Amino acid sequence: MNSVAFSLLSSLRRSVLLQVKRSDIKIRKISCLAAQQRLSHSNSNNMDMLPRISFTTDFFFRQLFDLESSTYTYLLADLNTHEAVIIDPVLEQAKRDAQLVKELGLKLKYAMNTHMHADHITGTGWLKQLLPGCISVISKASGAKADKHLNEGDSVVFGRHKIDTLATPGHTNGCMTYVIHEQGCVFTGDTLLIRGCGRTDFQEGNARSLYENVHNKIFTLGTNYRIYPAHDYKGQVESTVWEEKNYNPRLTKSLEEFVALMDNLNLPYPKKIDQSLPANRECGIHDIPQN
Ligand SMILES: N[C@@H](CCC(=O)N[C@@H](CSS)C(=O)NCC(=O)O)C(=O)O
Repeated sequence: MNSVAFSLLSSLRRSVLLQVKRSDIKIRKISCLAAQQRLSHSNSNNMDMLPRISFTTDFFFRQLFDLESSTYTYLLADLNTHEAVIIDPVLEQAKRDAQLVKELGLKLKYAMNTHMHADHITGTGWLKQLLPGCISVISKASGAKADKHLNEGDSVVFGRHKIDTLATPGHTNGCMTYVIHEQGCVFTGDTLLIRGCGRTDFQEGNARSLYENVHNKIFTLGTNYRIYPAHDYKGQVESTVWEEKNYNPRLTKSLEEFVALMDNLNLPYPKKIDQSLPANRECGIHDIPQN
C-alpha cells in the first residue's frame, strides 16, 4: 500500500471511530435522561404521594349526591358517641338525609355549609326542623344567617373528632375549607374541585385570591390528604392534594395565566341563582316544602 492510500484509510478509520463514539455518547445521554425521568416519575409516586391515610375505626364517613345540582353532601359521625355533622346538605335531599341519620342512630349536631351556595338551596334550614337540636354553621364572612359563625382557626367538634377551618375566599368571599387532620381529609366546597375549581365571576369572587388560598392553604397540607369537593360534573368522587397539585389543569398554571383563564370562562349563571342566594342568606329557611 502506498503512503497516500495508507493516510486515506487511516483518516477514514478515524472518522468512523469518531461517529461511533458520538452515537455512543448520544445513546448514553438518552438512556440517562430516560432513567432520570423514570426516577422523577417513581419519586412522585412513591415519595411525594405518601400512603393513603385510613379512616379510624370510630369515624363514620358517607358521601351523598344530589343529581340535579351535582352536589356532594357529607355525613360524618363519631361511632362511639353517635354525634354527627353534615356538610353542604341540599334542600331537596333533606328528607333523605334526615332518614339516614335516624336509621343509623346518629344525632345530628351540626349542619354546616362551606359557603353560601348560588346553584341550590341549602338543606340546613329544613334539617333543623326535621332533626331538632341541630345547629346550623357557616363562615362569618359569608354574610349568611346561621346559629354558629366560624372564623378561620375555629373548630367544630363531634364526639372526639375535630374539624378545623381554613378561610379560602375566591369562589365567594365567605368560602371555608374544612379539614380533619387525623383522618387526612379535606372538604373544599367549591374552592377546589377535582381537576377544576369554583368560578370567580360573582358573589365577590376573586381569581387571584382563590389561587393564593389553594396554593398556600390547601396545597400545603399533606400530599396524601383526600379531597372531597362540593360538586363534580364528571362523575369523579374524590382526589388527593398530590393529584391536584400535579394534574389540576387550572391550578398548575402560573397566577397570571390562571387569572386570565378565569376571566374568560364565560359560563352561564347557575339556573337557580335567583332563588338560591336569598334563601341561603337566611340559612335555607325560605321555600321549605310544607309536606
Ligand atoms: N350548570 C349549573 C352551574 C354550574 C356552575 O356554575 N358551577 C359552579 C359551582 S356552583 S355556583 C362552578 O364554580 N363551576 C366551575 C366550573 O368550572 O364549571 C347550574 O345551572 O346550576
